[in-house]
Amino acid sequence: MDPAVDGPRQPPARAGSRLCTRCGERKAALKRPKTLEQICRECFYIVFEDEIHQTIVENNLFKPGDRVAIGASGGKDSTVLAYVLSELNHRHKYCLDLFLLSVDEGITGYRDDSLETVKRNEIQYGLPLKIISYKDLYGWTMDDIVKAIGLKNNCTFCGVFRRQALDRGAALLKVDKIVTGHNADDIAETVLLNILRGDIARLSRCTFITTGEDGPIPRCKPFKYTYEKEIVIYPYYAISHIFSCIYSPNAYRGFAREFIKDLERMRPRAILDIIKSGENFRISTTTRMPEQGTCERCGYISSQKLCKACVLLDGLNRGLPKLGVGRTKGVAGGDSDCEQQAKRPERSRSSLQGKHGNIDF
Ligand SMILES: Nc1ncnc2c1ncn2[C@@H]1O[C@H](COP(=O)(O)OP(=O)(O)OP(=O)(O)O)[C@@H](O)[C@H]1O
Repeated sequence: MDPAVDGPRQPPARAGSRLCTRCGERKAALKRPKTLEQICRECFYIVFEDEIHQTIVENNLFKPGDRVAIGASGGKDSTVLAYVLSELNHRHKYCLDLFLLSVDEGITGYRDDSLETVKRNEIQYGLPLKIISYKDLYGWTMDDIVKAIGLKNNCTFCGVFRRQALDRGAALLKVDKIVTGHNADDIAETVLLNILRGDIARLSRCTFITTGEDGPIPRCKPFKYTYEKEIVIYPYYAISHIFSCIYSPNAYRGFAREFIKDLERMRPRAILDIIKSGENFRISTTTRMPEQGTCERCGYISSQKLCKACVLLDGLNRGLPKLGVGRTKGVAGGDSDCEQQAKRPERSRSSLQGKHGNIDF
């Protein structure tokens, strides 16, 4: 990776002067967040990449010849994913055709900057890039939408539109799969949120490593078991700037995230435990689940006559932007508010802005 991108970052937590517990030869350079092992940098890279390779192999995420679009936001997760996946593809001969797929939501001062990172990655990693914009797809940028609806509910639009935009971009690229940079922390947060909301439909699928096999294009999460803290350490010398969306507020998801971070501090395994709990939930057979159909207007998957994106778009075009915002029972992608997207309020002021994110595939 190119060491000279974007500016300084915090160094990873230092280990003492002990030897690496893996190789027993080099000095330990860091304490691995997931296991608290004291290891050297070389062993950290090896174990980090090997675990992702194991996840890919054990879950049969790909087959030789697959065309795979990497959802590339320019943020740390998807940037590391693009790099690691292209490395593993060469090293282990997955025989994948990889592409970068970016959605330009039209957020001045955020996405325009992060897309510059993706454009650099296109060159650095030699992966073809496709950018698809809300403006072209829907006639609205997020800047326009925020002007119409304000900050409070804008994440609902962004999450619903992005999900569909990724599918549409993937269809243009004729790929077999989309991969995203959702990590173990994201998944644990989503398990908790779905419990807190009583959203059984989402709870039952939010821990799946591959989703949407009944939809247009399956999506998978190779970082399902990868800790965010390790994703941050991994490219220490390579990817330096973390982009934060200027529109996403400090909402409900942020509290789930803080809670998980507190648990992780006391017991690093907590993240994996929450994911495991989510995986082991069994939905009662008497619980009514939404039935999947297609939108009458655009043909996209929907459990209602019109998909959520069409309902939201209708509201915007009719000058009634609040139409369709809020929880609509059974509506596909019907997030009740910004929480599903607004993430990562940290304690420091600089990171109080959350980020986009919709893990509901
Ligand atoms: N604008 C976008 N274009 C393409 N893919 C996206 C976009 N936004 C998000 N994604 C995909 O969804 C994943 C989760 O997005 P989220 O907004 O939660 O950010 P994140 O967890 O901080 O990830 P990242 O650091 O990659 O932005 C990303 O890793 C990426 O794969």
